[in-house]
Amino acid sequence: MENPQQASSFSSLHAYLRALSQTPSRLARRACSVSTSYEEMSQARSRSGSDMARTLRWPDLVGFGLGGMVGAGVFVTTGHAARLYAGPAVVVSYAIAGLCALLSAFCYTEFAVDMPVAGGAFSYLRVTFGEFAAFLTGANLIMEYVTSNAAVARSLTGYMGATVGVSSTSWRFSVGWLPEGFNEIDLVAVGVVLIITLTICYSTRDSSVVNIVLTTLHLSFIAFVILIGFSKGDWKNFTEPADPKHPGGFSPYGVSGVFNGAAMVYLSYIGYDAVSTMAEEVKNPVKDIPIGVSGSVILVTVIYCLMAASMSMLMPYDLIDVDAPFTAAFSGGAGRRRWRWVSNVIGGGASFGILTSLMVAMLGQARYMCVIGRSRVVPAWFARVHPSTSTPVNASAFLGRLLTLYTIIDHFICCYFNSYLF
Ligand SMILES: NC(=[NH2+])NCCC[C@H](N)C(=O)O
Repeated sequence: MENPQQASSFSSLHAYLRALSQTPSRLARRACSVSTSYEEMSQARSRSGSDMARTLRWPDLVGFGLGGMVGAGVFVTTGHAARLYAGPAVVVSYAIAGLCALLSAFCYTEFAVDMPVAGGAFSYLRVTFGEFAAFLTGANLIMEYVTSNAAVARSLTGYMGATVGVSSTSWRFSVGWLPEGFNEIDLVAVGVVLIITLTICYSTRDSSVVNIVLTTLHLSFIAFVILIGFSKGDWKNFTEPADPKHPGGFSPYGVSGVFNGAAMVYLSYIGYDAVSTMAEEVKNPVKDIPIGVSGSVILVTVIYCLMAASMSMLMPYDLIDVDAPFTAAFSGGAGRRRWRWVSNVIGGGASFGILTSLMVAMLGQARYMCVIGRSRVVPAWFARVHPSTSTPVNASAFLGRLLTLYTIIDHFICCYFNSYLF
């Protein structure tokens, strides 16, 4: 463990150069040095100046879990997994992926209850495997959050366009002097990222209220899709393909198909880890965190299984449109034209989902950065918690601006992510 009296390496240029010249010896000394839960919760935490406010209860955490996990992913991966791998047994794929997410959520829960600090996986690794493992994980997490958030923000424009029946290209404009492939400016995405940044800097409690409202709206869209699926669908689609030459039965590609499907739909569960970064802001960690983290994964598993079942009932698996499974299930096919408006409904639901998963991920990334700042791996400036808002404003605002930049220029990477993820 580093000496707490020692000045930060970032306090002056001189200190930085001295630290740089000591890199080999510092690395050897610190790479495997572990801190303790007590140090993380006292000494390290005091480097933030003020404390984060303990304003959240378990309903807020369940809201963050649902909001963070249920985005647009389920509207896309369900089709891929059902058509290409699992067939109607995609329901089982969702259950398996949910179980895996739950086991991981139990680990997060146990750590977060034992050590309710904002650093999530970064802090847990610091007390188990030491600073180097924590640094590698923290750096990867921040990169993963910022790049995937930029892709998620840009995908919002497409879904909002679908909601009102307008092509999203009309909401983007090209800047002539920027290189081709990097010149598509997405103003909607940039505006949304800035508004969310302001909200999370202003108050965690108010962010939770916004998240609960948007998540409730999103879930009502999802409930609607499930109900329509169950009322208009046909049970025989669970076992009979449209083309008798295709493999039939509930699980046409066997056990391996079901597990491949589970690997594909796991994306839809990403987001629960961000909830554990709120541990420092909950009123009663011992009760609120287990219900919040594990409870939200259980709820999401049930919702996803019902959605997968509803889609499997709507049409035979071999007719599913891989790119827009739910929209096509409702609006495609002869005699179903009257359901075309459902694609607007799905666009609306997905838009709310994208907003909440973006907000939860942005809350999470700021808390990771704040705690990395406390460890002095990055300047302690990132660790500052504002005395009046009780939020990590420096980390939130810095990553918000970085994300804005990515969202503006990273058309190429975002397109890649979008095609890969969504
Ligand atoms: N903001 C993010 N990085 N979100 C990634 C999470 C994706 C989310 N589970 C979904 O299915 O849409």
